[in-house]
Amino acid sequence: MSRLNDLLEKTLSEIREIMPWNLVDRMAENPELIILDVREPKEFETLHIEGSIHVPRGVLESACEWDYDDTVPALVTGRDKEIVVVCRSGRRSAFAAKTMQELGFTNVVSLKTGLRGWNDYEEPLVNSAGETVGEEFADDFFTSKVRPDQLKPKP
Ligand SMILES: O=S(=O)([O-])[S-]
Repeated sequence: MSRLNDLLEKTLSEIREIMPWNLVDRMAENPELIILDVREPKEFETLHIEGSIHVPRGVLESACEWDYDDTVPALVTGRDKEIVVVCRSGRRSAFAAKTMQELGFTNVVSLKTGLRGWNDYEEPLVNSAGETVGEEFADDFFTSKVRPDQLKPKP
């Protein structure tokens, strides 16, 4: 049986990742670049990279095909476009990039360290009103809030 970390390790061996500073370069070099944010709606509303497309991980597969309520034309027609998938820390985006590869996307990568690393690298994030979000606010937002009952019980 695979656990999350096993699955993640296997997935990471099958996809490509880029670092936040590489994404800065790619944004400057490729105006066609698609940044795809696969976090949950509340997370995206709170902060995201300006200009990124939002498709929650849960509807990613149907967003990539015609004829669904979740269809995102830019994705369906973007199978050969450069796509950088982002999430909070780089796990969900890795799984999403792997799925997209299997769906025929030829140039998809995952942002290693996620938006958390992007913020640590002092790159800008905006909220759903388009206002810049403070670095400290973002830092706090990205901090894990695991409750005691979610921690692995001690033997
Ligand atoms: O978005 S995540 O990498 O924290 S699961």
